[in-house]
Amino acid sequence: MVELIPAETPELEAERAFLTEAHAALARMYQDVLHREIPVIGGEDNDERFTNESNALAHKQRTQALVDLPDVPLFFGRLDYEAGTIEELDRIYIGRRHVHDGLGAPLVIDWRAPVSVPFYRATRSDRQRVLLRRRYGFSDAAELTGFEDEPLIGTEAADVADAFLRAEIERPRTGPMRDIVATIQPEQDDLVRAPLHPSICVQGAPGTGKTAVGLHRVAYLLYTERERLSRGGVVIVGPNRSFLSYIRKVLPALGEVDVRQITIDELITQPAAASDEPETARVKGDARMAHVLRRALWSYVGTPTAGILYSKGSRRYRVHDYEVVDIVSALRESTRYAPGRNALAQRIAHAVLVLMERRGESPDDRVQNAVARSKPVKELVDAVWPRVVPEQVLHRLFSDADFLAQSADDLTPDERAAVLWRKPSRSWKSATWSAADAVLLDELDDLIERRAGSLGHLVLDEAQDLSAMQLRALGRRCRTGSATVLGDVAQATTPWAAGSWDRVLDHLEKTDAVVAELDRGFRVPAQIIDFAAKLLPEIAPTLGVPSGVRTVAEALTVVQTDELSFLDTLVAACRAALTGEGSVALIAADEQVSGLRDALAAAGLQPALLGETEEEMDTARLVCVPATLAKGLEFDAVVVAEPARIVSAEPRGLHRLYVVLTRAVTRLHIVHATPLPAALNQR
Ligand SMILES: Nc1ncnc2c1ncn2[C@@H]1O[C@H](COP(=O)(O)OP(=O)(O)OP(=O)(O)O)[C@@H](O)[C@H]1O
Repeated sequence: MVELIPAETPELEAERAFLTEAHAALARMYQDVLHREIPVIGGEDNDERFTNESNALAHKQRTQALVDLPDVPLFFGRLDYEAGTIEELDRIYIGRRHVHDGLGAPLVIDWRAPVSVPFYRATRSDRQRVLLRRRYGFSDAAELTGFEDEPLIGTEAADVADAFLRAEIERPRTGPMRDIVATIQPEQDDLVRAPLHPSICVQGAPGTGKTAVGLHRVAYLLYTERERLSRGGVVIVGPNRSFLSYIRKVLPALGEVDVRQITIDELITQPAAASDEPETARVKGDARMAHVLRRALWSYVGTPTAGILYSKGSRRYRVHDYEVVDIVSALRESTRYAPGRNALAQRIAHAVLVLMERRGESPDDRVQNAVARSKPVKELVDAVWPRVVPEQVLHRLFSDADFLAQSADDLTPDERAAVLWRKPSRSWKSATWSAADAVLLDELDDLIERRAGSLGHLVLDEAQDLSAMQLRALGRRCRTGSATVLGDVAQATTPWAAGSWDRVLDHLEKTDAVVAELDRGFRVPAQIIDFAAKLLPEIAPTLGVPSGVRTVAEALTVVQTDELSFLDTLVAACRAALTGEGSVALIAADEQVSGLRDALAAAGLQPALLGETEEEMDTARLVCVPATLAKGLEFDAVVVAEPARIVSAEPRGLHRLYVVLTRAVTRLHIVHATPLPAALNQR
């Protein structure tokens, strides 16, 4: 731990007094906003109602953002600048939000403001006019307990930054993820403060801070681009509810209370009723399905074999079949499906109008609309270009082998067999859809009618797991917005994973994205990273080996036991882990985990099972985690049961094991009766 200036020096007292003053000022700001009248404009038309609602919402958000959270310190650092660097301020306190004294003078400056940047960037060789950097220590109840100074001039070099970072990482975990705003590292800061456009994509080994970077970047972008982003909004997409629950408090602690955090299934689909075999889901998620769907949909458009005869009074106007053929083929090239139907009716009507004009009539637009809506035109359009809904097309594709074969010539026969339903429902109306189907329906929906993609910014965490079709669906939702794509290809556990960042960005239609790499592992001690990295030659041979920034004494223990004493050894490992501070997880193959939870409970350990409710990680000290839910989470100590069973449970089991082995902040204890996977035995 860093040795902070001990309590009760006059200087610490002065800092405490300043903190009290800042709290009082924030309380005044809150009261001011709370009691500020919200302007209401009279009238009940849509515009007026919309303006009133927006004003009320903005007021609510502003008030919420000023709530003084009891466990979040108001500032965490201080910069002493050379005199005259910033107008009338030689010293600034840096915190999670701006606090002023009511008369215009800042007391605490938001970490996102440009003047705060040197807190993260200034070094002795590039001081940026900073004389001294001060970092504060707080108790869990946000009481100021001490501070540490880092002078940037003079001969006395104090390398306190690393010690401070280490102390922050090793502060025992209780409850959900916390922010890292006091210790963001320069390579992370680069990404956090990268402009809104172009998109960025971060490949990073476990525990390099990708999730933290993504969340802080959202807070930063909302600070610098609030107006632009307020229109389309910001969405964070995470792999599952447990993960989202784990990260849910970071943005509110940074003063941002209005960001949607959601799983991909919630964003794109309704809850899925059916499930797919891994191979079926892989094929359904493959990029080639986009082509299959396009062909299937457009095969509904037929070749006209007859023209129309339009009658008005005693007159007849004939549009020949070959003219309709030309119109249809021109439209096929240039529109989406649904507007194409309307355009076909209008173009045929236009051809009738031309005939009318040739006969000396002078029809106007109303006549054209009437012709487009007339019975012969409607009948022809319905026959040649029928109305379809996504479910109808997909139902036919998965239940009619000939139709599938016609549409899917670039899938292999085995792949086609994998997606064909064995027992199709009678009609598309009674079909039950899987999560992968829902993504295909989404694509079809967009092929039929362009869907607006208005999101301002999209953060995709664990993006290595998304299928091509999911990425396309996400990309559509932020066609003009930008994205922060975060992930680690070595942690790709889904059979449908897109494979490389180039491909991910291509499917997302963000090929302009800047790809960056984070390789300093903050979470996992070096000994554990080195052990887990033995899997890399098999699971991600092109990736470099990450480096851990810390070593921790006795970080890794591997115990082999026999079947008989397996449970006792496991219970003993959990019991030992619980003697340390902070959170403890037992991670095991999904099928094994609830049995192990019962064994731990029988031994009196009071474990919770992750996934039963959303808040196990907030309250229980010992959580049993199914291997498939471990992604993105971390615990002070982790006990892993039977790695070989985790590997054999799924096609990409080695990738899953890599995820599981990299969850511990201080200690990893492996207990196994079955031999370890061969790769882990390599020297
Ligand atoms: N600059 C930092 N200061 C303090 N703690 C940090 C810093 N960077 C990362 N950490 C800590 O390291 C841990 C890992 O961070 P995070 O979960 O963001 O990593 P990740 O790259 O998303 O990992 P994974 O790929 O395993 O999901 C977190 O506890 C985070 O708070």
